[in-house]
Amino acid sequence: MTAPALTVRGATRRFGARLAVDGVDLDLRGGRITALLGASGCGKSTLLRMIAGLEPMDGGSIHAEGRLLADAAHSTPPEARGVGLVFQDYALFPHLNVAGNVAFGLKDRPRAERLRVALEWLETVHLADRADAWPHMLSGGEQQRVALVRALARRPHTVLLDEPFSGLDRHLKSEVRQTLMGALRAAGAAVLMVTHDAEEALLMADDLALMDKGRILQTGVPEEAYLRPVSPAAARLLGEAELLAAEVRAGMATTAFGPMPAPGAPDGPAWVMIRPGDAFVSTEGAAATVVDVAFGGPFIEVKVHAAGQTLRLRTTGSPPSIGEAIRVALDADRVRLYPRA
Ligand SMILES: Nc1ncnc2c1ncn2[C@@H]1O[C@H](COP(=O)(O)OP(=O)(O)OP(=O)(O)O)[C@@H](O)[C@H]1O
Repeated sequence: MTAPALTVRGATRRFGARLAVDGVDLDLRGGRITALLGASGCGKSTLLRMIAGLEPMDGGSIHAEGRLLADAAHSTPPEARGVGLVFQDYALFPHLNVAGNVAFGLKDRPRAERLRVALEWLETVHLADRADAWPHMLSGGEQQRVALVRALARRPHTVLLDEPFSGLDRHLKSEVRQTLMGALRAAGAAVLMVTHDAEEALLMADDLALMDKGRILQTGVPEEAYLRPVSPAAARLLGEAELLAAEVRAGMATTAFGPMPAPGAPDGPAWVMIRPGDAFVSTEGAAATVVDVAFGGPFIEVKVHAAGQTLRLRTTGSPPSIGEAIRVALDADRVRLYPRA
């Protein structure tokens, strides 16, 4: 793998007694999109702002391309970091037209060249024909695309995106996402995208960093993080996850919904983490009672009860009735086991 374009080591930021960012390590690589995923208030924006140079560091360091950008004693000004930042609200200059916005960061070049380069960048996001428009004449998705190429035109080694799609409706989101990803990959910069949307992170990212209470819980490719979360907290960040109490003995975990293999797990209390698709109705399964049924569009969500525990599972076809006795099995290849204190 290529050397990181930007490295964060031990990044720490305190607000009074509160540790908003608590010893974070992160590597960002050129041409790869890293999604920083975490719940509201976990410290994502503060970390992003530290990398951008908008927030001081209380501890740790940030290096890019072999040079120190910041530590507790030193801070390179934001404009000298080679880091581009795209805000949630696009923040286009209202007094400049679209081409002027993109050309803004190219001040060191002759005027004609600035315009030519701006048009080339606008082409990459299919907006060259709107070069003369004013920002207020554009849709949210178009403004977001202009904001991105304005950042990319300066050829940053790293681009930071703060919730880039949160202002867009669902239909626009996937369209803008495709265009933006194409432009980002073509630019070859390292990208860090902050989001609290698990689906967006899974769909867009080459690498994921899961953040909780100021710390990075796990980094890795999306599939690995989704299928093998390091903890229940990491599992929950990536989608619905239920915990069932279990007892492990001699490599078998016993749950209210039947036994499952637990090779190598120590004897004692454990949690079994189950995603909605990992439990299913099966004639071979454990006896359970249906306590709730909900229509979910492509699936039916069924809540079942057994030995004092409840579990949600998904099924298709005709829905069972409340009170009905059914049998439920767990997909042993997909469920995960964690120690229970
Ligand atoms: N300038 C500040 N002064 C005091 N506390 C702050 C400041 N900025 C952030 N915090 C606190 O630090 C913590 C982390 O905030 P941050 O904005 O980084 O979280 P976040 O994960 O980006 O949340 P969101 O997704 O809601 O934007 C929060 O508890 C927040 O209240």
